[in-house]
Amino acid sequence: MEGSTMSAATLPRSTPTHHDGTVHHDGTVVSVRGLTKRFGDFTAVDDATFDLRADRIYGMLGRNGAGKSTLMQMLTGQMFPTSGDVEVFGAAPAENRDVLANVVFVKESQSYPFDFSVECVLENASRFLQNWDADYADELLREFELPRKRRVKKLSRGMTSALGVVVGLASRAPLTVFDEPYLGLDAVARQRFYDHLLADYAEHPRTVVLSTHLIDEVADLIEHIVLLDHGRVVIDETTEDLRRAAWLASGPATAVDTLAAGMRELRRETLGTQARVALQGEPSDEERAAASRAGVVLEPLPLQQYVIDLAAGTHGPNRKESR
Ligand SMILES: Nc1ncnc2c1ncn2[C@@H]1O[C@H](COP(=O)(O)OP(=O)(O)OP(=O)(O)O)[C@@H](O)[C@H]1O
Repeated sequence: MEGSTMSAATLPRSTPTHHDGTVHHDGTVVSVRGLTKRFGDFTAVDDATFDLRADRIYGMLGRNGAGKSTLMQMLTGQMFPTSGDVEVFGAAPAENRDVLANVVFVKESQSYPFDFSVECVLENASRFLQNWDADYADELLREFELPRKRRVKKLSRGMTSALGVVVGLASRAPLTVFDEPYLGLDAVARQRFYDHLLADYAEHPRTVVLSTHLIDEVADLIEHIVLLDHGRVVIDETTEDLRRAAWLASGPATAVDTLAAGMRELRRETLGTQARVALQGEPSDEERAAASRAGVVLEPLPLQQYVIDLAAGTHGPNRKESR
């Protein structure tokens, strides 16, 4: 499975999941309306409104301090909003056992009771999470080379991250939220996590939210992006649409300028008569053809760069409005 080229976009889509027991929904798993969280006079999440649909992998992206963790804590019932509404499977998640039995939230700084062994952590999780798969948890322990009997306090940082990943995956929770739990993992273990996530998601579709700074690393995994900037939702779009929304144009500056005239310029580098410009917007076929004849090379802006340029553009000097 390692090195798999499968991506979320190619996976089969199930119909909205109807789980046994209490959780039923019409395809909208999370509904957030005007959600706001203030700490004193500081607004960490500012009037957020969006939906998360069943059986999709979402990327929750944003710079440090953008409000991702705060938002995810409200989604998973760990924090009360100051104002606005959040519904998970049609109900407020906080202190709602039925909802929370179908939600797993794994974070980077996850702390487990120090005296618990690895297997004790898994046993505990299995008691709270309705769809827990013990066989899959065992398989994942072997895969991530986690010693069952070792106490949590004796685990390395990477092993602690791996334990979070095992809990998150084996829970098969209809709403699975990972708040950068894989930061402690090395590149090989991260790839293992991505591969497992995709393979298991194909067999057991669920709604997954991944928060990460490693955007290009997960770009093929995530189907939809919610981008936060200073607590506000600035992008809520499918990855496919986003890929068509931003371009890097390189070539003779005058020809690049002609193409850029109708688009929003995010960033510019010039060298003599040559320019390389990051642009937001969708050029028409005629504009593309004319640019190409004039020697302009047009390529999609990598997602990570787009997000960086957008965040800089929201607050930086180089802002130009357009279509
Ligand atoms: N309990 C709190 N009291 C006061 N301020 C807080 C509290 N929790 C979060 N904040 C502030 O809210 C803002 C958003 O924090 P949050 O942890 O949600 O950001 P983030 O996007 O997850 O950041 P990172 O990627 O660095 O983890 C930050 O400015 C943070 O300092």
